[in-house]
Amino acid sequence: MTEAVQYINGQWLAGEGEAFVSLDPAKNEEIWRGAAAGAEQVAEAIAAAREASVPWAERPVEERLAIAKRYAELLNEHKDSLARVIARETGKPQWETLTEVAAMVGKVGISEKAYFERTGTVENPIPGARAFVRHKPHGVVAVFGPYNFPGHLPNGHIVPALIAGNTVVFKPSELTPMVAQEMVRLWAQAGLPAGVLNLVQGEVATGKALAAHPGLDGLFFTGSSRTGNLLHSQFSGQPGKILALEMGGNNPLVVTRVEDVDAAVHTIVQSAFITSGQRCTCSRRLLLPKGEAGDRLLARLIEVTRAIRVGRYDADPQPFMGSMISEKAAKSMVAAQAHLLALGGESLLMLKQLQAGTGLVSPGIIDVTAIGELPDEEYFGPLLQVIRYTELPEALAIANNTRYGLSAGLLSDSQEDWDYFFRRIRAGIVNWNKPITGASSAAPFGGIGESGNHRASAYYAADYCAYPVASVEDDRVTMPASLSPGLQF
Ligand SMILES: NC(=O)C1=CN([C@@H]2O[C@H](COP(=O)(O)OP(=O)(O)OC[C@H]3O[C@@H](n4cnc5c(N)ncnc54)[C@H](O)[C@@H]3O)[C@@H](O)[C@H]2O)C=CC1
Ligand SMILES: O=C(O)CCC(=O)N[C@@H](CCC(=O)O)C(=O)O
Repeated sequence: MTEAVQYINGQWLAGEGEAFVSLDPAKNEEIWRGAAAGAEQVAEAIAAAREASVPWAERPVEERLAIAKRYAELLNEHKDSLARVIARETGKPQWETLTEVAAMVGKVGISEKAYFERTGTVENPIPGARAFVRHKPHGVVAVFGPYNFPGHLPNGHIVPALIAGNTVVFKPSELTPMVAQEMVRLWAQAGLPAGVLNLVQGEVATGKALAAHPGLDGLFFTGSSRTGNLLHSQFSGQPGKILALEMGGNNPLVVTRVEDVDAAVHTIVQSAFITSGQRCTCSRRLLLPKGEAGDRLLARLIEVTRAIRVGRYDADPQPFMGSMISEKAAKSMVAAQAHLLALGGESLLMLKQLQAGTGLVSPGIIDVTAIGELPDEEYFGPLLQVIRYTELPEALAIANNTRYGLSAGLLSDSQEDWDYFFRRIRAGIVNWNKPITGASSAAPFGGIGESGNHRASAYYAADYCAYPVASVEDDRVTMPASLSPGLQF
């Protein structure tokens, strides 16, 4: 195994750990093969990041920004090829992966603005001195990425971390190593000095070696609540290290009174089935009023969902839903549906694996109103659970009955309902008559409960990439106008 898939101290190196492969989940083909970074290589990456840390932090921010902007230009120049790599490795349709690359490009300008606005320098005049608030980078940080946005989401940590002057060791999802490699190649091409960004590829063992290394000053994670919780336990008792966790959700979408049924159905479909349901913001639970209006909307939702085109990422015409990340993920959704049916759910549209060996599945809708103890689980795929309710307060109680709190939405023509909903709902992203997916990078992005640890990302990522330093300064040391009692000069 000689493939140079690790990037440590400016060198592409072969891994020294276990071999692993990446599959095209829509075609069931191996598209990448490499060996994981061993624990020693992880340590070398951290040592390289440490070595590069002070020179990088001491460069003027304008120089760091110039490299980030060159990286954004390169992303733009390579947008078609990068979008194709993301599509091949994740199964997401190409129309969608092009939007992922566009978000990666946009991240640089947004992070520049956030850096100066949220962590810039402020001078406050005070009598006989000057008071400053400035910000400094933490040092060496690890970035962990998920598979569903293998470019955009780690990029959302890496870009602000580097602009703020941190150095980074990046551990991508083992399901998307090729995307990570392409990203890091573009950073290197943009002129990033050796050691500033290091890539350690591998499965869980590599992640564990990185997260457990005492040389880290911080860890920025986007992924499942299960892993995030493990990291949280692992970091307990280490208050000096910054930990930013972006995790899953069991996101509710509540419908009250809507005139335009098709518009509501479109918003539900965009919320529940985009990216084959593999967004942390996707709606998992749809709360519909009992009665004729709810029945009508549900019937139309089933009709439209049944007609959703599912297919390969490169199909022409393009599908709305591509493959899930793997056959394993597809089968886990079939199993989740079977579990909910066994608990008393009623299938309204069966989620089905469409082709053996692939992650291609059709979207499913299941009425779970009759289930007494509905599992509070994030089923990370295109399965929408419908719950019928009578009054809005009941819907709010159901919506908030989750350990998570990432995104939530209301579809309603009533301002009064929205005011009530906004006051009561507990989530970090709360939308009205808009999809609950597709959050803006120009806003904070994070959730409460088990969805995060109050370190919102996107626009607020600047906050966890630097710490504030308060200073009171004068050019010379001088005697005060009056002395404290008991002092004599
Ligand atoms: N809140 C947010 O911003 C987002 C959250 N997600 C969540 O991510 C999940 C899907 O992504 P996955 O890749 O399956 O997440 P995951 O938690 O399985 O993996 C994320 C990363 O952690 C690493 N890892 C796994 N176990 C580890 C361990 N014990 N120690 C150290 N590292 C470990 C993986 O190798 C990978 O690099 C969903 O639950 C989704 O809701 C996804 C996107 C956005
Ligand atoms: O991080 C940002 O720049 C904004 C957050 C974002 O892009 N969210 C996306 C994807 C998150 C996910 O569900 O995996 C979204 O809200 O659709």
